[in-house]
Amino acid sequence: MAEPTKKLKKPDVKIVLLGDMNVGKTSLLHRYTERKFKDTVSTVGGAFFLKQWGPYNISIWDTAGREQFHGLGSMYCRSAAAVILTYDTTSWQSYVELEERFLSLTDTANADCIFAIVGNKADLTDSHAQASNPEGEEGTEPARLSFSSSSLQRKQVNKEDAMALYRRVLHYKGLDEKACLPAESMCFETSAKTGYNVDVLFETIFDLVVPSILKKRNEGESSTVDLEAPSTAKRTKAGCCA
Ligand SMILES: Nc1nc2c(ncn2[C@@H]2O[C@H](COP(=O)(O)OP(=O)(O)OP(=O)(O)O)[C@@H](O)[C@H]2O)c(=O)[nH]1
Ligand SMILES: [Mg+2]
Repeated sequence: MAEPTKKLKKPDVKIVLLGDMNVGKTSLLHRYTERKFKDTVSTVGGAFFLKQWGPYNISIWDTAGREQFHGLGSMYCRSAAAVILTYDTTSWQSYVELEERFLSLTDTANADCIFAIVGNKADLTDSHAQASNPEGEEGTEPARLSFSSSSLQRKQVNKEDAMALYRRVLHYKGLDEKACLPAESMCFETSAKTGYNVDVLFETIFDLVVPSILKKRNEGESSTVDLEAPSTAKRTKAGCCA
């Protein structure tokens, strides 16, 4: 006999990748979801990936960095629980653009939206990132990466710059730095090419948005219709008033 149809899973929460064209947003998402670095074409509009994280469904939105799609950005950010502001560590301009062009798009995000600042392409500037070999990767063992120090490029944006931007983002949002997640833990340098720090980035954010999901559920705003959701959800973090 046929099993009862399981209803479609609905995202519990939304995470958005923002940043200039060519910084590697799509590549980061590919690396995380497909464990690969593969050719990309510049994103048109936006696309999302649904990630199951424990009993929760998280949508990760990849947006287009190209100026012509700029108008769509605030739509993608609507009700976002986390925004990943991405720059290219070899491009100062991509860092500047985050504040000049992308930050205002986050006005439509949740009031308690979490921000991460991500400097991608660390493999181009950092020998450690070049040699990184994420677990379970096929075809990316260090021997095949065959980089030499001569392939390193000048790093244009340092972690300190990223941390300074993080503080300015909090200021822009009218948030008290002391009450927010610290800059050191919310600024990441990554390489979609080698996988360096990519899992850490996404999974840190997944853990951080769980309270936002639980809060939403407690407020009864929306509940998923996922028939598979186990009853052992991490409710301990919710501080719910059972
Ligand atoms: N060396 C290196 N190259 C990267 C890395 N990430 C992305 N790239 C390259 O950078 C280029 C742009 O990558 P995408 O992922 O398409 O960039 P994007 O931010 O999605 O760009 P838009 O969709 O136009 O906004 C591609 O040629 C990638 O192969 C990385 O970590 N290291
Ligand atoms: Mg893209």
